[in-house]
Amino acid sequence: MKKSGIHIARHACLYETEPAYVTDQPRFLNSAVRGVTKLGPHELLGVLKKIEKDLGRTDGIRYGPRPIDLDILFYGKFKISSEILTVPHERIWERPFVMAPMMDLIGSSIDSDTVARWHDLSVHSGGLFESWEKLGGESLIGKDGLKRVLLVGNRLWDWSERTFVMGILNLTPDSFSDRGKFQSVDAAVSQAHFMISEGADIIDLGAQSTRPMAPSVSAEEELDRLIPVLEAVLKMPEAEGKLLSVDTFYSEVASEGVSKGAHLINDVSGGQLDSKMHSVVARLQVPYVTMHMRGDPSTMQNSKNLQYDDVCKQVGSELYLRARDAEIAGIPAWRVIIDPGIGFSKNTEQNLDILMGLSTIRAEIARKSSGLSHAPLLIGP
Ligand SMILES: Nc1ncnc2c1ncn2[C@@H]1O[C@H](COP(=O)(O)OP(=O)(O)OP(=O)(O)O)[C@@H](O)[C@H]1O
Ligand SMILES: Nc1nc2c(c(=O)[nH]1)N=C(CO)CN2
Repeated sequence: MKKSGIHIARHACLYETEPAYVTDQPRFLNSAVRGVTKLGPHELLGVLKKIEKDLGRTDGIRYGPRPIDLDILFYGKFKISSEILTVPHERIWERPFVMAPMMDLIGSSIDSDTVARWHDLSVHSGGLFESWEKLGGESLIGKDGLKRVLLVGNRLWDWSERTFVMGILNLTPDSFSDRGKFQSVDAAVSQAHFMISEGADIIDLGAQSTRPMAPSVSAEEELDRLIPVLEAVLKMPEAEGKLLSVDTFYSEVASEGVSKGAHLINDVSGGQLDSKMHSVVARLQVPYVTMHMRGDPSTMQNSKNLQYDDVCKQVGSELYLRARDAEIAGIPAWRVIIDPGIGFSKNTEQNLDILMGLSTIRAEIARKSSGLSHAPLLIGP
């Protein structure tokens, strides 16, 4: 898209949807993006048609299977009606698979003239909110016809099915939870066996302790600790179908970890400790856990970083900014997992407030982006 002069600024979630119109065909993946372009509307249509063609779209049956279908839903504040282009797209209102991602792109409050205009252009007097509610709204999500999914490797993961468990495997000599017991590859592998037998869905490999005041470790040293264990765990037959994440704030470790087979990156710094992290993860095209922390592990518990007026609201708005930075660097919202960071820049009372206030955190994010507010949430000590 960028090469064609279309700069994507916002992404919706990714939806696996039941086929509409022609029902006897495989499921679709649907999403929506919001972007900026200097292309006029008809030029944009031409560019989208070319991208469709380059991705293998050929003339097939109307509403039948296709590798890609790019439609223009809105174009700024304009209403367009020509022989080859109608904007807003005529069938937005009848399609849950369009309305659901559309709603992700706008916040729960109308915060710009353009979005106000989109509401005005809706066929319902109550704007897009009413159109979405008329179709069924949020109650449609998670049912068979419309599921939010995360693309991991070549699998579609419906994280809303149940709670998934992440087992933490610390490969550090100075971890305070397991005191460096798993530094040898054999010991780490047997702990991974144990965690899987106990029901872990994700194994998180961390080669740097992030406890308060832990001495920092270089990317090289992290890689020396991580890679042999990562390779060994990936070879375990029981690890088949499980996800392996790498806990790091170094882009170099993220890049090497994914090239060796890790499925996702877990970054406690939310991209704040390595300026290349977001762009590297964007290129790797893997899910990215962005966590809330202020400062770094050596400063996160100082009194300034523990200062909150309303911890849930502030964690929500600061986490939104981290996810937003990631999105601007090219990590789409549909690959972001959010983590409020229990124990990171929080005291005991604040940790408890967060545990009780997860819906406030999501609501705070939703004020800016419904898409990001629906991201899967990772939580743990
Ligand atoms: N807003 C729009 N976005 C994309 N195409 C549009 C739009 N309005 C009109 N068209 C016209 O519709 C024609 C058919 O589009 P397309 O091949 O995407 O159809 P479809 O995928 O079968 O159906 P739909 O677009 O309803 O999902 C395009 O060649 C284009 O000229
Ligand atoms: N679920 C779903 N069904 C469809 C879709 C689509 O994008 N998603 N597109 C169609 C042709 O435009 C026909 N049917």
